[in-house]
Amino acid sequence: MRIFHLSAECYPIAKVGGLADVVGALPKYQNLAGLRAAVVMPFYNRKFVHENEFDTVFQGATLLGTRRLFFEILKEKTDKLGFELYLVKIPGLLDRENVYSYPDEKEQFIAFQICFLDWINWSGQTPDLVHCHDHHSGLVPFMMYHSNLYRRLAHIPTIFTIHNGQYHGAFGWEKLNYLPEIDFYKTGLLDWNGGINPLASAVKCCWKYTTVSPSYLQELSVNSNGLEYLFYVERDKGVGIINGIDTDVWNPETDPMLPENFATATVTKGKQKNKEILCERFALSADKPLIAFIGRLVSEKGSDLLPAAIERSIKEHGDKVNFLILGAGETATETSLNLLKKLHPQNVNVFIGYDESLAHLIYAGADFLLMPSRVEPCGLNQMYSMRYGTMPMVRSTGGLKDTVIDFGEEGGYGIRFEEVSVDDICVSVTRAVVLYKDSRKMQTLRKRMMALDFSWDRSAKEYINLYESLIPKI
Ligand SMILES: Nc1ncnc2c1ncn2[C@@H]1O[C@H](COP(=O)(O)OP(=O)(O)O[C@H]2O[C@H](CO)[C@@H](O)[C@H](O)[C@H]2O)[C@@H](O)[C@H]1O
Repeated sequence: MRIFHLSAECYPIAKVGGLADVVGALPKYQNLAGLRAAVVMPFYNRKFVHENEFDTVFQGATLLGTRRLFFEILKEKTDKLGFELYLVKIPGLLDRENVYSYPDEKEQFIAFQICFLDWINWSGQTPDLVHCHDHHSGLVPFMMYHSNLYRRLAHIPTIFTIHNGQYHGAFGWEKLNYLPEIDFYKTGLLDWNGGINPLASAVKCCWKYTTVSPSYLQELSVNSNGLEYLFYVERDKGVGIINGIDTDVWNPETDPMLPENFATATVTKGKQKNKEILCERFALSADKPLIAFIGRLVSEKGSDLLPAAIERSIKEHGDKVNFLILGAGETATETSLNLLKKLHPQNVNVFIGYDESLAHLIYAGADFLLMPSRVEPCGLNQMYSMRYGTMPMVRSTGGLKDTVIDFGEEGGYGIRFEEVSVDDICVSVTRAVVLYKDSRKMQTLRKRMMALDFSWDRSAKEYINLYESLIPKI
């Protein structure tokens, strides 16, 4: 079965968030299960492309409105990532360093999708299925089924996976001429709320859409940034499949980014050593419970509540708890966190920025990982933290609800709270501080969470079953 995954991000080539982790792992596990799954993504001028060799497998020219674009499809020579990797390179448009936030971002991603379709169309390829991820590849189903240019591809099933339903990639009708010729009466399939909405169009046109957890599938029809009614109407097309984690990359026994590797049997000693190194780096005491946060500092993640919740927790518990934050995002939150660090240097430290190896060290060295998310389609951080024996403190939403059981319940191992509020965060901090004193119980719970299986094997199979249900049997 030949599958193309289309994505703006893929680990380790270019990562901004969890999308990269999933697209860098799922195809690998699908290939191990006997598929031929490849990843197609834009070319970014980054370390990976300079350190690896590529073949040019296709060269073409296409139109973006009246602009003629020359493009190349590059293939990584060795398939060393466990899947074939193809990069769409367009000089002047897709050859820059960053993944997002350029003023012509819409043009970049529309061109990416057109070049992919041109390539498979003109090179005569007929994949069994095309799997699109998030709005950056959301126009592919529409173009495959409704653009006269790609009629040859119109019978191929498409799946669209929603990693984040808050972002739609919408733009105005003035850019309609960027798309290859279509029948005018079909433009309603692109529309939502008076504009072209790639996420909405993908949900309307794909054969099936998936969400990255079953709970998130339910939540989209009550919270999806304006698409609630669409998700309600299209609910029969949706399937919730929880993400896995790449257990080769996220393995405390072998992780090269950890100063001290450890296994379940050595978790207490191993974590303590990592904690000491982490605390020394951030001038915090390793004797207190360390509560960490890793992620984008955006309202979706509830990070705007962190400054007030930390401030109040420090007042409530005096000197008995420490906090460490790694992330970047909204300026107001960054500023408040930096201020907090100045006010309480003994109890709080903050690293504003993106640092992959520091994230690994925090998963290994912290005692608790706080995720007060307003919206969490799946969440990978809680699974990474559990694999590293760090207890997640999560708000009951989306994938957090599907993966974390409160330690107060039978067989539980985490801390859960209901509301996105300073009050609820502070109550969970109190529970963490009290639990931390009971080192025996902490040890038992750490071992319990480390024994959980969040590997991709199960979820990769669920995707394969879904593919098989769509691909016509000959
Ligand atoms: N400053 C920083 N430095 C280093 N590493 C950092 C970092 N900020 C974030 N990360 C890393 O980025 C990843 C974030 O993954 P998430 O699943 O939490 O979030 P994201 O919201 O990006 O993904 C969306 O897609 C994923 C995948 O489907 C869903 O799990 C999720 O719910 C959805 O919002 C983790 O690997 C984390 O360690």
